[in-house]
Amino acid sequence: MALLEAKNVNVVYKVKEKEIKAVRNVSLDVEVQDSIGIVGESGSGKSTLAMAILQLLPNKIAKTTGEIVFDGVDLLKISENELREIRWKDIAVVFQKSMNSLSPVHKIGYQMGDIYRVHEPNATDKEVKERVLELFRLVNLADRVYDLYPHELSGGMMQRVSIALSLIYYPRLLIMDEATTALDVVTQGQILEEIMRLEEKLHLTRMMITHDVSVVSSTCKKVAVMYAGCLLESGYVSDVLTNPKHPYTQGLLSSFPSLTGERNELRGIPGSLPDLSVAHKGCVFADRCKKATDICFVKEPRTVKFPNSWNVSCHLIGGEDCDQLD
Ligand SMILES: Nc1ncnc2c1ncn2[C@@H]1O[C@H](COP(=O)(O)OP(=O)(O)OP(=O)(O)O)[C@@H](O)[C@H]1O
Repeated sequence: MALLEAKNVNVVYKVKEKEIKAVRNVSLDVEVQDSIGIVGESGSGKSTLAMAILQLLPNKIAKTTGEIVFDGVDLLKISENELREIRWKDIAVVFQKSMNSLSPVHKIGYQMGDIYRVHEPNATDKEVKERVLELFRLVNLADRVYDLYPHELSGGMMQRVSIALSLIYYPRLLIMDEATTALDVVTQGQILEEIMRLEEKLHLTRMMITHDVSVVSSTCKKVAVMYAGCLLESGYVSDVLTNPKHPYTQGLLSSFPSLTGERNELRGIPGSLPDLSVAHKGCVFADRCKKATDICFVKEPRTVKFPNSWNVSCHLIGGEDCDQLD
């Protein structure tokens, strides 16, 4: 059984008179100990999907429908109290600037201890400190960080503290939303390597939200490609990023330096994301797709399933009316 199953998830933001369809009909399975990268350009709905999984979107501005089943429980059907039990303990998240939520006037160790006590109210001071230091070691932080204030940390140390905090209850699913994007490549590489080691040790399942395909290719087993709120292609990194089937994935990959070291010309994808508040017909990518044919503008593509959990939503791939693209 999958640890997380998203079925036909839709998220609509209500802004003034407009309805922005930020996530559209997304279905995705995440198995235990998977590491899955959610990639796509800015505004494609990656963070919204993560926030929907965590049920952190305020009801007033966003409506989520479909099913988000975590360990057999549909997160859209349970109470806020039940969700609070699951968040952090079972599903934790690290954002790009998670540290901003810490108080600037208290030392790191003290604040982490406080957070640990939320679910472990009976822990002694000694146990709490031991747990915090154990987490520091897991993410390669020196013990002295315990007595530092947030402003005394470098960017890399801050993100390590954020990751340590997210792991405080040893969650089963860790969502990293651009968690290392702002760091220099060396620090980013070190932290990602540590995360991969932790995964083995703690049997973590990781969902990694990023616009950086190379991060996914080097740290994830699976990948899901989003565009304008839709999931266009998903499967194993070794399939999807080596031999992409969807024209959007192909375009995304040719906008990045080669993952295998060959020197290829970099090409962007001309055009921009469609207006998500306007109803569209056909495939969301059709307007920018060099290979689009008539059907792409009038009919929404269905998801075509290939062996090895490889799913592609494109009329041109094994679709009813067209030939294979590749
Ligand atoms: N609070 C909000 N209110 C209204 N619209 C929003 C809100 N948050 C996001 N959106 C819209 O939803 C769409 C998806 O945004 P989202 O942040 O999920 O994309 P993303 O792929 O994570 O982008 P980025 O990489 O830039 O964070 C965008 O059109 C965005 O403008």
